[in-house]
Amino acid sequence: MTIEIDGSYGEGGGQVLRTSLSLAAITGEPIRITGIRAGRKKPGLAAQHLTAVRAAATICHGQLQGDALGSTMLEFIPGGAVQAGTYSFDVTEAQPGGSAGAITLVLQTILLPLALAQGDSQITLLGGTHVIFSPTMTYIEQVYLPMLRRMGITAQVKLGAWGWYPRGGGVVNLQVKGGCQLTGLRLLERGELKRVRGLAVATELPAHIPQRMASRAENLLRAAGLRVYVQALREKGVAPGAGIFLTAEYRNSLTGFGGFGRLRLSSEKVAEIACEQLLQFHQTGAPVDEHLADQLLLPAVLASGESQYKVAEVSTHLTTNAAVIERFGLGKITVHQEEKTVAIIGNW
Ligand SMILES: Nc1ncnc2c1ncn2[C@@H]1O[C@H](COP(=O)(O)OP(=O)(O)OP(=O)(O)O)[C@@H](O)[C@H]1O
Repeated sequence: MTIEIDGSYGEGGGQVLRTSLSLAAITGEPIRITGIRAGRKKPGLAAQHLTAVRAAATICHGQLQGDALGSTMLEFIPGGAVQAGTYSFDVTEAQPGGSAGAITLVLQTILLPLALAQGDSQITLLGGTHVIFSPTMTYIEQVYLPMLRRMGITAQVKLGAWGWYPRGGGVVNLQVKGGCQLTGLRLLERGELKRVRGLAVATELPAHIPQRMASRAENLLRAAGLRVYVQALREKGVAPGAGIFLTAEYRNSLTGFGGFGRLRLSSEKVAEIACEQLLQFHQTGAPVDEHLADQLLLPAVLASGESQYKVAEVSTHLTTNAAVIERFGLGKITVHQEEKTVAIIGNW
């Protein structure tokens, strides 16, 4: 029986779609989503979403209806078990002329289906690698994948080229080990901060930009008593772009924040934006940042054993994702708003 998903629910953003795609591919259940991204200024499928749709269908030989840019309705009938293999997905195929659609979000859509499939996979992803309002590839590499490794997922990413808004042009190679056995995660205490490591990067821009971002971030974080080292990097790229990406390593957990360069924003200000977010998180004492909080739900519900974690903030992304996952009847997710904890018991 087709599972009906209301894309306008809660956040009403792309995540409702991506979570539904992953779970349909994993369970083999057909889905029908209406009101896709109804909560956004420009509703319907954008390049990143359409690429995720096609990627999910490709790995399980699924059938699609409504897979077009701007579409607010999608039907997806998985064609059988997910097939490990060699794949390539490019957001510019969804949007001719180029797009900085976040390939990290395409990656998150297919990662679990491929990790649970039999056999290993190699995937090339082309598009935006460091795009605001989505996990950056640095976050995927230094935060998301290491946290998932603790739950039994083995995957690596290699950044081949940086892809910024608006041109994209980034390249990432992803390797996923199949046949994983997922185990639950218990993360209520983060432990002391070991260090903050950062990457200040610019493509096709002068070397003083990453250097200024790096030294501003180091000064600010050291003044706050944190142990920090930021590497300044100048890289080649298809277009100019700059940003700083900070990863905080606590004894029991990881988190990451970024700042993006843009015209008329000083390098120092970009660094300050990233540092402010990190210091704000540091003060909460929580082990799991607001973003990882919603991203951990999917592996947790598919794991054997209970998961429980404490989050810095209960976002609507978290509660929306919990509701979407529960539509598939895969387990029970309880979000305690006051204690800021999440408990997940899967039955898959
Ligand atoms: N700075 C960040 N670091 C890590 N993850 C992030 C960050 N910003 C956003 N995310 C994650 O990116 C995802 C964004 O989901 P969202 O539903 O907003 O969809 P979208 O497809 O990006 O686009 P739209 O919001 O336009 O529909 C969420 O999982 C969120 O936690």
